[in-house]
Amino acid sequence: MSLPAQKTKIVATIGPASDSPEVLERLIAAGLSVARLNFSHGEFAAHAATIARLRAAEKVVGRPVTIMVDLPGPKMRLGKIEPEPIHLVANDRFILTTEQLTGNAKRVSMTFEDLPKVVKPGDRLFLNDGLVQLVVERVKGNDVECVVAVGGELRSRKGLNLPGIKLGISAFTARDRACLDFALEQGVDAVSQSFVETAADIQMVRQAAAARGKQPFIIAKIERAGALQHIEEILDAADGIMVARGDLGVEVPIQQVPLLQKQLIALANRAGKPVITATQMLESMVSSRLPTRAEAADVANAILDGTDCVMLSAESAMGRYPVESVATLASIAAETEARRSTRGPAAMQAAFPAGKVTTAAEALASVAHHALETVPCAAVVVPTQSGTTARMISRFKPAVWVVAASSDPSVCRGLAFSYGVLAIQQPDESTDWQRFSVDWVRRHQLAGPLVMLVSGPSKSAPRANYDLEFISTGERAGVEAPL
Ligand SMILES: Nc1ncnc2c1ncn2[C@@H]1O[C@H](COP(=O)(O)OP(=O)(O)OP(=O)(O)O)[C@@H](O)[C@H]1O
Ligand SMILES: CC(=O)C(=O)O
Ligand SMILES: [K+]
Ligand SMILES: [Mg+2]
Repeated sequence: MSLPAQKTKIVATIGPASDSPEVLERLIAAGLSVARLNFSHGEFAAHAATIARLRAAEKVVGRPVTIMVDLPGPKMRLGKIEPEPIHLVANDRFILTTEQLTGNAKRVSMTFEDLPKVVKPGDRLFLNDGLVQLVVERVKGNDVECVVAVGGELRSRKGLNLPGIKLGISAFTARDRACLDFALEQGVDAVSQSFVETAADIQMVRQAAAARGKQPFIIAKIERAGALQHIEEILDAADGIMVARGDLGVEVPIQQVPLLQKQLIALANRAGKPVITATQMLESMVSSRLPTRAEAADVANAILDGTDCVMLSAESAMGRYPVESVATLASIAAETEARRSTRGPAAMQAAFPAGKVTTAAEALASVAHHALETVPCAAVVVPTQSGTTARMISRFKPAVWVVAASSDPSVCRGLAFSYGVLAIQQPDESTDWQRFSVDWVRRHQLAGPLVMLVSGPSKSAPRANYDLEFISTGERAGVEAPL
């Protein structure tokens, strides 16, 4: 399979519209890097079948796909509604109850037992990402009686937000633990934790996985106001973050979301951790073959901000055009990348004036980045144990591929989230890296007289120097020739 035309990584939620072998293969061929399984929906058995089909599809297409399970977190959801959808009309009465029942247009159950205890008359409740709004009139036993403030359509399992109300529960719930156990048994590569508020929420996920002997790549979903206060510690604890604009746009005023997105991307870039921009990127493509101009601009702007990944939700999970949606992201990304500044995202330019690096990996990445501006390299090859050096280079969004070679398959799977990084599983001790670099560039027929090899200490050579070499890609490797 040839190299993708875009370096931005594409994450797509797999659901009823996309879980057949045929569609999965087409998604991968169109540029999918990470398949997201939302464990807030669907049965374990169905997810297990999807995972098996994804593993088969990546082999058929010949491109790896990282599988990320999105844990439900403490998101409050409506129970079952039948028949659905129901339509709520402004000023109507509507009851949320903690009793188990099949919901209708008057009364629907809620997954959060304590709801009647934490709300009071006058509180505003947001349903379905804020599309429907209720105001609490009175609490009576298990029932929260409301008046519809903003009407609209509701379906089973839609979310409920109570911005600013303390729920007294941690992000990693008992249900999340069960989902995590199942996901790890299935051998998934990554998990995303919803409604993270502090670093401790991520540490709980990491410890629970470690207790099972697993080290998944862990993404912290930033979708709650409290997370913004603890963003530095969350970035430190997590392997990457997601700007989860769906809930974020209800939990904080929606007009703050665009600049928060830019700030979160800049902070993640600076920390050398990948960032996913998510939700409604191509929302109109749920039912339309083409995106709106505003959506095309949103995708391009997220890329210019410095996002590593763009994500599809309903577009690929339940929309009419899942493959077209991935192809649309891919083509907007390829076009935007070709014209972006070679100096990297603006926030990175400002963050790293000369001499501000603090670690050896950062220093090496900074030198690599500056060298790429003047030296015509076909690619950058980085033998890497943990993936850190590759991620440090990736955050400058270089114009050429960063080939990260690691002996650890889980490190390779984690690098699927990083912009412009292609991970290859390769043993360190037995590899001649100069030869490997030249072979890789030739095999992919990439233009450029040189390939950059960036190396540092490794398990087999713990005392090796940090090093940056330029290797000729010409037939007469090692012989001085004009560039
Ligand atoms: N595995 C699945 N089975 C059935 N429907 C699904 C599945 N995954 C997603 N969907 C449908 O696609 C919609 C969009 O997916 P998405 O992952 O954005 O869910 P969400 O509930 O809106 O958000 P989140 O849980 O991320 O806050 C869901 O609301 C659901 O209707
Ligand atoms: C993806 C997600 O959870 C959100 O946007 O809220
Ligand atoms: K979820
Ligand atoms: Mg969410």
